[in-house]
This record gives sequence, C-alpha cells and structure tokens, in this order.
Amino acid sequence: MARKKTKTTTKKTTQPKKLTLKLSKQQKIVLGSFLFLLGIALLFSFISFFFNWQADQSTLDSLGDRSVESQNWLNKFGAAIGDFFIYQGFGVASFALAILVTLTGFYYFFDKEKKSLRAYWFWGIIVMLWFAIFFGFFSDSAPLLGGMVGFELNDYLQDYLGLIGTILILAFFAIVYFAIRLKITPELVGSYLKQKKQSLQSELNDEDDDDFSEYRDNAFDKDNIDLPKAKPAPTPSATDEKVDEPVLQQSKPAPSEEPVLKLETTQAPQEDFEIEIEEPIEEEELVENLSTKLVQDFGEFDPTLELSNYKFPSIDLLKDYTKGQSITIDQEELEENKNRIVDTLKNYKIEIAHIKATVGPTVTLYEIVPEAGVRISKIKNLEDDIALSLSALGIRIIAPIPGKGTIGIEVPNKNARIVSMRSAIASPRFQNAEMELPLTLGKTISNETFVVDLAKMPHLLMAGATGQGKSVGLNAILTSLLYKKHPAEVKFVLVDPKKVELTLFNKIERHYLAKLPDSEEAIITDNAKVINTLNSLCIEMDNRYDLLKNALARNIKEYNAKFKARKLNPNDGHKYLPYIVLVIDEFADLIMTAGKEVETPIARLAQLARAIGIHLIVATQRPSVNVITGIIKANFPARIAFRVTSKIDSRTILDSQGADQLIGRGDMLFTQGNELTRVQCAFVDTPEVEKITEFIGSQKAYPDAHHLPEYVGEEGGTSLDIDVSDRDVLFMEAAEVIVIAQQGSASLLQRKLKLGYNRAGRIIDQLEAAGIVGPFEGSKARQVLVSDMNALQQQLNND
Ligand SMILES: Nc1ncnc2c1ncn2[C@@H]1O[C@H](COP(=O)(O)OP(=O)(O)OP(=O)(O)O)[C@@H](O)[C@H]1O
Repeated sequence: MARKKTKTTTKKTTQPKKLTLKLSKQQKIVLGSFLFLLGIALLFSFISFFFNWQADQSTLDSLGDRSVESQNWLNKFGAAIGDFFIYQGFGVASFALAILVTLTGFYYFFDKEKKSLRAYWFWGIIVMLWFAIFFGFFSDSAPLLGGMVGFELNDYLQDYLGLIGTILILAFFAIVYFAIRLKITPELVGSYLKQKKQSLQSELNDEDDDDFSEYRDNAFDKDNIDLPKAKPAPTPSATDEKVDEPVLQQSKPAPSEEPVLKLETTQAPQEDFEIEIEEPIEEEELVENLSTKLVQDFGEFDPTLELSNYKFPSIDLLKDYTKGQSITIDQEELEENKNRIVDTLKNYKIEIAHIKATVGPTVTLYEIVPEAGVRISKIKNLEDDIALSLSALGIRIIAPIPGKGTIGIEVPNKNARIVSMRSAIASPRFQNAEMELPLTLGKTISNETFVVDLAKMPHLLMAGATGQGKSVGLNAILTSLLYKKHPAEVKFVLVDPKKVELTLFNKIERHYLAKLPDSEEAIITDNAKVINTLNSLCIEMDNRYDLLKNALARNIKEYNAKFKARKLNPNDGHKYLPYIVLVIDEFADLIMTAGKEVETPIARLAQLARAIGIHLIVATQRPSVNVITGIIKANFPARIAFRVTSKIDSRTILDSQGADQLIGRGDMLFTQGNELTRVQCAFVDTPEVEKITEFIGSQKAYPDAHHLPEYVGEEGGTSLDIDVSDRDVLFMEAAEVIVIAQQGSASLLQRKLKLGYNRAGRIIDQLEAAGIVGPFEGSKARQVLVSDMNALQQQLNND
C-alpha cells in the first residue's frame, strides 16, 4: 500500500496538469440520477424491442406522427432507441451499453471513485464488440443477435481473415479477457478441475460408507452437537480421502465442564496432494490518497488565485530605442580596425592566418587565428601596445577564446547602439525561458539576448564605478522579474541607502515587496533597519528550512510543487512560498557603517538560502577588499562588473582584469564562476520603470506588503531622546543589574544578560537617556546616577 502511494506521488508530480471537469456534489447527484434512469429506460426499451420490433417496424418511419402508437414499453422513444442500438447497432450486446450507463449513473450518484468505472467501460465496450462480431456469424438466421454493426464487422473481418481467421481473432480476445480482466490462468482452471474431481470421488466414497456420511451429517447437525454419545469415530481408512473436509470432533469433556466443540482438519496422507494457491485479490484503491482526491475535487492549488485578474505589464510600456533598426555594419570602420590589428601585430612579428569580425551592439570582436608557432602569451602581453595603436579605450584581449583556438580582440564601435529593454524582453529566449527567476541582462557580442536564471546563480554581486550603468542594470533585473513573475511568486526586499534609486518601486509595495511587519516604508533606506531586515530574513530562512524538512522536500521548487498538489496541509503551517529577492543597492555604505552586523547575516543567507528561495543581489560602487570581503566573495559565484577604474578593482570583483577596460554605459562582464561573457546591458530608463510600476500599482493588490517574520532582537534606537516605548525588552533587568553593581558598563550587561555587544551598548544609551547612568567617559565605566533599587523604582515611575 505504502509503495503504491509513493508510486502515485511520483506519477502525479511528473504528469502534466490534467484537465478535469469538476462537478459539485449536487451536480453529481443530478447527473448520476439522470444517467441511472436513462440506463433503466434503455434496458426497458431493449427488452421490449425484442418482443415488439416486428410490430413497431412500420411505426419507425412515422415517429413524428402523434397518432401512430408503438408497442414498445417506452413507446416511440423505446422503439427508436431499440432499433438504433439493437437492430442497427450491436444486437443483444447493446445491453452492455444500457448496463454501463446505469452503472455510471450509480457511480456519480454515490460519488464513487471513477477508476473502476473506467475499467468497466473499457472492458464493457470490448465485450460488446466481441459479442456483436460473434453473433454476426448468425446474422442470416437471427439478425437481431449481432445487429448491423456486428454483421458488418464480422463480414469485414471475414473478407480479410476468412472464417477461421475471424474465429481465431475472437478466441484470442476471449483469452485476453479471461486472462486480464477475470485473471483466470490455466493453473487456476487446473486446480479447479482437480478440486472438482476430488469432491466427486469423495462423494462416490460417501455412498460406499453410509456410516460415515451419517456420522458427518449428524456431526453437522446442530441438534446433535452437544450430544455426549457420539457415533464411533470414523476409521482412518474412511477419513483418508477427506483431506479438506473439516471434521467435527467432540473432545473429551472434563467431568464438570460443558462439552467443548473442536474444529479440526485431519491431515491424512494422500498421494497426489497438491497445494491450491489462491490468487491474491488486488484490492482496488478507492481514493488514491487524500491529496489526489483534493486535487480532483478542487484542482491544483493556484497561488495566483487571490490576484487572479492580475495583468502582466505589456511590452508597450517599454521604449524602443533602436526604432527597430538592426545593427549597421560600418565596412570602413571594420576594414580600418582590421588593418590596424594586422599591422600592429606584424610590428611584433606576429603573423595572422585568418581574421573574422563579429559586430555587437557596442563592441566588435575580431577573432584572430595566428600562424602556427605563435605563442598566445605573446599576444596577451602586447595588449596595451595593441590598444595604444588602435587608439581606442576598452580594448580587451581574450587569449585564447575559451573553447576555441582563436584569440579575440574586442574593439569598441564608433557608434555604440543602445540595447533597449524592450527588445530583450520581447526576445524568444526570454519569453520562452523555462527558468525559476529568469533575468535578461542585455545582448552578447554576437547579438544574442543574454538570459540567466537567478535561482541558479544563486546570488549576484554587482560592481562598477559610479555612472557606469549599475542602477540601470538593477532596474533591468527587476523589470525582467516583473515581466515574468506573478506577484504571488516573487517578493522583493529592497535596500536603497541612496534613497533615490529604487523609490519608484514603492508603487508596487502591496504587489511585490516584502517588509518587516512594523515598518512603514517598504523600501529600506535606514542602515539600522537593514540589520533587522537581514536578521528577519535569516529567521524566514530557518522557518522555510523547517517547512521543507517537514514536507520532505529538498528545495523550494519541490516544496511548492507538493503544496500545489495539495500534499501539504496548510493547518500544519504549510503555505505557498514565494521567492524572495533581496536587492542591496549600495553595499559599501552599509558595510562601512554596520560592519559585521551586516556581513554575518548576509554571509549566512548567501551560504544557506539557495535551497529555500531567497536570493541576494548586492551592488556596490567600491569593489574594494574591505567591502567585498573574502566571505562575501566566496558565497557569490555570479558577478557582474561594469566599468571600474582600476585593475585591482577588476580583480576584486572578477578575480581577473578586464572590467577596467570596459567602455561604460552598460558595457559589462558577467561570470558565473567560469568564463567571462561580455554583455551590453539592456537599457531601461526611469520613466519606463515608472510606467511599469504605475501599471502594476494601479491594479488590485494584496492588503499589505508581504510580511517578513518579526525580528525581536537587538533593536532600539541609538539617539539619546529614546522613547520609553522604544526601550529594549531587557531594559528593566539591565537597569537593575547596573544599579545593584553600581557600575555602568556595557560589558557587565553583556556578561550578566548574555547580550551581544551592540545590544548592550544600545541599552546603556537608553539607560543614559533615562538618567540612570552618566555620559560616556572614555575607557572608564559610566557613573551610575541612581543609588539603590528604591530610587530606581521612583525614577522609572516618573517616566
Ligand atoms: N545599458 C545602458 N545603455 C545605455 N546607456 C546606459 C546604460 N546604462 C547606463 N547608461 C547611461 O549611463 C548613465 C548612468 O547610469 P546609472 O545611473 O545606471 O549609473 P550608476 O552606475 O548606477 O551610477 P551611480 O552609482 O552613480 O548611481 C545613465 O543615465 C545612462 O545614460
């Protein structure tokens, strides 16, 4: 049973969604009773047809004439139906149809599992056809037996297979029916015959042995059961033959006891005694399991149901910067660059066998096949010289191009072309992307739309000097997700310390954003709040891991699939989990002010959050090692580098140079751990983002932004005019500790209350604001201004 269940489980998950006609209970009763009565009507008309068909023959042509009466029990209807199914149809076999319709009605009426009904129909139709064809042999003498269909099919078969062939075919199908449907095997038939033979033999013996039969009859006679005077026990020779006959024996009663009746089987030796194996009965599963039943009744869970009328933004909200123009190839420019490359390389005694150009939106790639014997490292070392002689910024030399034996020289085009977000979104590559979180970042050098899956990355680090296209890149990422994902499927947590870049997304707060329950703004601009949010995401992560563990799912995809298939009970805390994308626009700022407090939760999330659908996108202007620390870097294999100012910065972000040679304005390098891909980032301007967010924002939304778990940790403000309500929950205890010890130090609180340094520091600030401790005095502990517990109580009462 258990095996069967798991089998159905896997089947369910892999099967495409089935289109099922769902009926309510009432509709099933109505349909069921209709079919049931229709089946009965068919039965009546069929039966009656056999008696009256000749009489009714003439009435068939005048069915519309009310005055003409039919002999059929169901009058004209019965006559017509009988004629249609029996005479013109399948003959006697049509009864199968009437029975099937009745049975279907019965199944619907009592809302029974339809699996066995399907089997009835399948086999029923086969049996009907079989009999129709079989009776077709007798159509000359009894045309009603096989009907016209039976006759025609039989005739057809005989034309091709002859009489013997037709009989063989019918015999084959009869065997199929017996073997598969009735599960009758030759062994079963054999053992049945043997059993029959034995009982016949025993009967014969019985006649010879009247005494025994009398005894047996008596023994089975209820009235004789408690008779102490039993007939003499049968002789062994008499019982020899009765292997499987139970014999009732009277055990010797203890004097005071009531006689006890014992049922025993005598094990007499027999020569060809064979074991009879009963065929295991395969019990039909009425309800495969609860989830299948739920899915049958209500369909799969649809997370988008609450906003079922949600409309995705249309492509027209995006501007077409290229106006449909394709890339123009400037032959002159190409020729010029080629000559320069060839000449420059010649100066360094590098001969070229072949050169090929691929014109991209902003750069052209010249692929060079050097003459045999030229060392690749030689060309690589000449990078700066070649760049100088080509007098262009942003020459990048790829030696060799991974997977090819060629050397690439990327030269910026004189006239760069903008890659509009519109073209990237409209591309089939993006539209048909079967990814969890598809992002279209722009176009590669060979003009292919570059689409990647954020869920696979699983986190993304972005860096680039100011003004090189980072914010546009972030907008392109967010726009990609808005065009592909329903509000129920993805939530953004936006951190924007610059307070300007992401404000547009405020409009979609109740559709796509997630925030802490107590915060007013969905877009986080305050560094202190970032820490809380990050910690809250860690809690969310832990919660999700628990849910996944309970659901025996390995990742969010499996979990959500199970939830949709109604295999997880919402009463156990299960819910559909949207992906959460955390975007931090200016990471440097954050890490400088909050340090470890941000780094630790980010590293934790980056390490663990992949499976449970939390993905991080972290952008920074300053890709220096104290911002992008080793621990952060190790957990962000996917990186995007816009133009940076130095080779060192390039190395910090990409682990190789190259980003310093980009030309800016969205020119970027992408890596997911292995090779670098040069991509021209799709351009989406602020007014376009505004239009999209307005379009989404104007639609029906959820009552509030998606709530992250509450984080009750080291919170509280740092300013001195701290509100009483903002005090830490441990404020009272801390005050007592300080007053009793008469020592105003944070480390004392840390030890006594087992707090982190930051929280203890904030409580000290709150105590200072409440007038319990004095101001900060450098390395010395603060002065305690309250002398004892009574004074403390008074002071707090005054607050
Ligand atoms: N993909 C692109 N295609 C064309 N032009 C672009 C692209 N990306 C950026 N630009 C141009 O560069 C300008 C600056 O881009 P953006 O605001 O994204 O820079 P940034 O790196 O975010 O700068 P900052 O860090 O100072 O905010 C844009 O206003 C635009 O004119």
